Amino acid sequence: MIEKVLLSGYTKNGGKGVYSADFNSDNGELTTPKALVELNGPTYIDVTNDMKLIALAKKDDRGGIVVYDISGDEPKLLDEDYSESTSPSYVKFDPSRNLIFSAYFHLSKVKIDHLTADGKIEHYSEVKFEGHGPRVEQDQSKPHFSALTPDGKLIICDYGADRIYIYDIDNPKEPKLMNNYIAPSGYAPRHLVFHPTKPFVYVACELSSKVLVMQYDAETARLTLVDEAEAAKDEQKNTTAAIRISKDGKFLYASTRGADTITTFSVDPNGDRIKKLSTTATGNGPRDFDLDPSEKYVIAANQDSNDLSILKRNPNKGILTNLDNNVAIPECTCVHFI
Ligand SMILES: O=C1O[C@H](COP(=O)(O)O)[C@@H](O)[C@H](O)[C@H]1O
Repeated sequence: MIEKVLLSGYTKNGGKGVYSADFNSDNGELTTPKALVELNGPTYIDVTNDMKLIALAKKDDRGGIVVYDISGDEPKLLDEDYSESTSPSYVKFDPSRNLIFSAYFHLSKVKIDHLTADGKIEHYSEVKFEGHGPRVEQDQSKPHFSALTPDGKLIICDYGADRIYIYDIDNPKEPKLMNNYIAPSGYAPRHLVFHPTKPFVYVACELSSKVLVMQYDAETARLTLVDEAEAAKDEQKNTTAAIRISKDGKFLYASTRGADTITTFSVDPNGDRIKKLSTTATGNGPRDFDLDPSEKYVIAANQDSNDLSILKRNPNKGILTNLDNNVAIPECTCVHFI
């Protein structure tokens, strides 16, 4: 089966922006990534069901988001909004309400925009944050991630202030804060993933290299810490980055830069406990990774070794094996199967 994968990242050292490649999930082979849309620093992207690419990007000394139609032979620019002093660090599309959430790590805020049917960006609202944490990197609020809870609330990881915020966005022009979870001091919650069926969420904490397991109460939007495990040793060089869960909810994966590994955890059938099973070496700086749609493989974006690792996944045991057939791509930070 041939699966299309988009890859994007920095453009400081040879990277061109957003690339596309074909992945063969029968044999684990990936074609050489080809530049699809040339942009300045699209470190994160999302794609709508009708094949609109949403990317964060910079232009001159401004930053924001852009929308391209990538359904045809040639990508077509639909809209761009470079109204901020720098780009966000993360973008997520909400297909049920056509909303775009962008987390401005460097500007301590998350913006909510509406994507019109013809691909125009319509600004709705923004939420601003304050605070800081004990570590030198946590000098101010730094929202690193914004996405949806399974019941459609906006959830935000604030790396700088050790917080996780949950907003009611029934009226996305006026988000209402429902809960504000205080993570352990200095952990720097970066990204999170929900269990596919159980009310639990797993949070990758960049500066402690820990994974937190939290129960999510949809009624009150309350998060309760129920378990914690180590993705890698809590050492200065280690920064845990991306987190994914298998569709059956049995295995959880977290990447750590510095250690340069993806750690596999088994998830208890209730979803409330995780257990480290193994760590698998990647290339240098695995900032992002994803399971391919067949879940037989994982592709990791090694930002610092300028390549992708392809890992074979055992669907029953969850364990990953690095196939040692890396594919070159400069400064890649995002892997997105479509
Ligand atoms: O994961 C990380 O992300 C932040 C934000 O990235 P940016 O490209 O938007 O600045 C980055 O500053 C940090 O070094 C990195 O570990």
